[in-house]
Amino acid sequence: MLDIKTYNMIAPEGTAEFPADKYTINETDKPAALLIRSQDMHKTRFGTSVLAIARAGVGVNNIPLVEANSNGTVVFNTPGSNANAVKELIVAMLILATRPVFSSVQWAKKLNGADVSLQTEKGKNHFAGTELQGKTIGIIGLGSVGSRVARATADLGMHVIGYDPYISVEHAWRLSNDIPRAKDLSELLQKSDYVTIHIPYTEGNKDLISSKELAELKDGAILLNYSRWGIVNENAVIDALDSHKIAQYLTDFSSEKVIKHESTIVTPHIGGTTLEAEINGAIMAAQTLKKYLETGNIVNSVNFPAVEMPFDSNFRITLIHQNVPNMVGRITTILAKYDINIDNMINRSREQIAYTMIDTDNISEKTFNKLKNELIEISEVIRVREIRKNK
Ligand SMILES: NC(=O)C1=CN([C@@H]2O[C@H](COP(=O)(O)OP(=O)(O)OC[C@H]3O[C@@H](n4cnc5c(N)ncnc54)[C@H](O)[C@@H]3O)[C@@H](O)[C@H]2O)C=CC1
Ligand SMILES: O=C(O)C(=O)COP(=O)(O)O
Repeated sequence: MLDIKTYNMIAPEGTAEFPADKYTINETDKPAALLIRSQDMHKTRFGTSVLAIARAGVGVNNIPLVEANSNGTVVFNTPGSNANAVKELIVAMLILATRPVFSSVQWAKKLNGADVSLQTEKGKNHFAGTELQGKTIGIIGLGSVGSRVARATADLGMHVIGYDPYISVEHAWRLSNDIPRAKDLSELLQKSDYVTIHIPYTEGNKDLISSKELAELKDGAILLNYSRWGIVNENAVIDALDSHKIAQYLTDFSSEKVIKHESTIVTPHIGGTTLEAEINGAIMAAQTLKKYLETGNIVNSVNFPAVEMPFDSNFRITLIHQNVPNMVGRITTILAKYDINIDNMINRSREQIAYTMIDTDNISEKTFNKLKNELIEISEVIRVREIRKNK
């Protein structure tokens, strides 16, 4: 039995992917894997029993990847699972930034009497808004969310300009040829009435939008951050609002200062919080974990290489090791000592980490344990695992 520990609200459709004859959920203190959302794993220790962590969602800045690597823990996310949910919220927030929906509703709620309809007709002049059509929106990051926001806002009649120097081939294909790309961030900032950010939080993206970048925006521009706290420098954005350099800041990431400011609209990190996105993410994360636990194959990992090999033999040995020369030679030399005949083998690497899978015929538990002890003695080997077919 393998135990899966969950954190946060994981849709039951996800945990239902783990059959009860092979898995338990939240039953031991030595789980084989974790299924999480935004749980801060920098503060939540995970032990060496944890073979994998699946993040139902996209951002993985809540997971210590260096520690995961040295522990031999594969970290997965679920690309695109909640992108439509974020896109729809962005459309809503753009409209809320432009039309006085909240204030007009609050005003109308207070009306009394038989002539409320007359009162609304008289009062509506106080609630004139502006339109999105014809305005320019700059989209920083053209991945799963950004590319969808580009399409949706172009459909609203906005002029769209994008910036993503690291765009993947897959996302570039999804993006319409009509969407012009800024040559650099400055060009995007200078041309946009609205700027929306859809990039991961990384060391390199910390404070990407700070005083210098805010100064480049058009006067009265509107900034949206549905990516992460820390990508926009909070003090700089408050200064830009106070000086009326920018008109509004809309964000999913709060602090008291930001919430209390009169020119902000703060949502409580609900970008990916729809029934559909939660189910998508939980199922995708669970399926990815199951695949890894049952076959060793790796898809959608953020710290390990993608590795897939059909599991046609009876026994599979997986090794996580440092990416240094001659590891395969050293590993196969030890296997040869045990007279193990290799049916199939794959070795892939990503930065400092490498992963090797070796398929062979059944090996007894006793022989495998001896073999494992010898393999783990190679100082660069981090983890050795056995997978028996259909177990
Ligand atoms: N508010 C919420 O609930 C949610 C927030 N997010 C946040 O949004 C981020 C983006 O999500 P996805 O689009 O699904 O991820 P994605 O990985 O599909 O796309 C991110 C894009 O950002 C680009 N990028 C990275 N650094 C950049 C930079 N400095 N300038 C311009 N482009 C840059 C990458 O090349 C990539 O194309 C996530 O990492 C997460 O932090 C995602 C989903 C829900
Ligand atoms: O997918 C992401 O990056 C998100 O920010 C969504 O976070 P959540 O799963 O709603 O806690």
